Amino acid sequence: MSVTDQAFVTLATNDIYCQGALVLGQSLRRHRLTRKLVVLITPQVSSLLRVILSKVFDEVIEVNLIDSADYIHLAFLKRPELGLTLTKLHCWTLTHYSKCVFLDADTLVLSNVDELFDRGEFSAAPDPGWPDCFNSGVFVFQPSLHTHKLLLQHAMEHGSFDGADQGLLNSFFRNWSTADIHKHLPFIYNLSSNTMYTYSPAFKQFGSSAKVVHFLGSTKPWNYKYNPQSGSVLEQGSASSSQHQAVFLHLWWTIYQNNVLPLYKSAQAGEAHASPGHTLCLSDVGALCTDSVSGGGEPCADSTPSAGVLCANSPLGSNQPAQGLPEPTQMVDETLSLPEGRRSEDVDLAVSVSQISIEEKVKELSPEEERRKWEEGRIDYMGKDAFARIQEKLDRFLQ
Ligand SMILES: O=c1ccn([C@@H]2O[C@H](COP(=O)(O)OP(=O)(O)O[C@H]3O[C@H](CO)[C@@H](O)[C@H](O)[C@H]3O)[C@@H](O)[C@H]2O)c(=O)[nH]1
Ligand SMILES: [Mn+2]
Repeated sequence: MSVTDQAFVTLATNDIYCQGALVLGQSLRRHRLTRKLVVLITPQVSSLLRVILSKVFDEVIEVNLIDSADYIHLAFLKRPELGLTLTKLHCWTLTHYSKCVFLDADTLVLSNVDELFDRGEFSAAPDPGWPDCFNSGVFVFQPSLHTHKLLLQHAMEHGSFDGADQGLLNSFFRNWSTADIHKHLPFIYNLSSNTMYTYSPAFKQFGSSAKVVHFLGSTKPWNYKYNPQSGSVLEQGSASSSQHQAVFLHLWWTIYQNNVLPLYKSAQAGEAHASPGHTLCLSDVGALCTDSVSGGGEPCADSTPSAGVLCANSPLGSNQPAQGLPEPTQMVDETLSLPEGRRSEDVDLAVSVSQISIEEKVKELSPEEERRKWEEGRIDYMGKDAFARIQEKLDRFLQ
């Protein structure tokens, strides 16, 4: 049964978070999707990512705070730190849906969660850090311009006690923890992947019924690297994962490899026929390597990974080729990387036999590009265009 006036909604304000949104969207599609899929984006999202998102999501909706109604504009100018927060609140403007479930772009759905639509506004699961507050990574809401306006007014008048949407939503829906137990979603609908170990017997007892995992916190799945051959997630810098978290990270990366990477390939090849949810099959790295080695188009002479590829599969931390196999000389990383033309615009997506990594590109804009961004209203309030930075520049100039 398909319900067209209800939707799962997520948000991605840049190409990096788009990677999370894509994995989330594909994870929802894996479990008998009966609702629409919507992603809210902001102007920063590149055109390539928009094309790719449109293959997974039924609707890719750009929200632009600056162009919105006056009351948003005002709130935004007075309280630039509320920028991202206000973006999430845009989900209340999706009034062509009667009810929606919002999911952060860093969540992953493990099974069908249609029963969430039986709940009313405002339903959410407790925050693991302060269970009298809800976590705003998964919530059920009812789009309404009236509610949206009240939320923005609330933001303007009271700000947010954590400077972000979770604080704001908790003070707006402040009787959540006491008024109606039906609005308390069970923790399995928003299982924080990195904090559950504080009560490990509970995780042992209930963890297997988890339905939505949330990679809450500063280290996201896309901050790790992945070895597609061994299926291991490589730790990055100080990031380390425990055993349970590793299972979810592995799942995230498997979906990324099998259901997201192929979309890049087809988008780059201009294969516009892919309908939402349709994924082209490029799940084996062998195909990736063949394609880039041959320049594309040529079928793989041997679709099973060559000895060289198998060598690249050696366990992490070991650079030794596997016993009895030749040195992986012909299979060095650069031959297997996605060709230049297959790179996303604002993310550095490096795909090789032994490693997939997603990194943010640090782009230096030319002064003309900077000016155009300003004129288009794409102002980096939190970063280099923040008032404090501008003040610094003025001070330097005046000295
Ligand atoms: O640069 C960004 C940052 C965030 N988001 C979106 O906003 C969500 C929330 O940000 P996230 O980095 O996931 O925050 P959390 O680590 O989950 O931290 C908590 O705190 C946030 C701020 O209150 C809440 O939004 C989260 O739901 C809550 O779990 C993301 O999932 C995205 O959908 C972007 O699109 N771009
Ligand atoms: Mn989150």
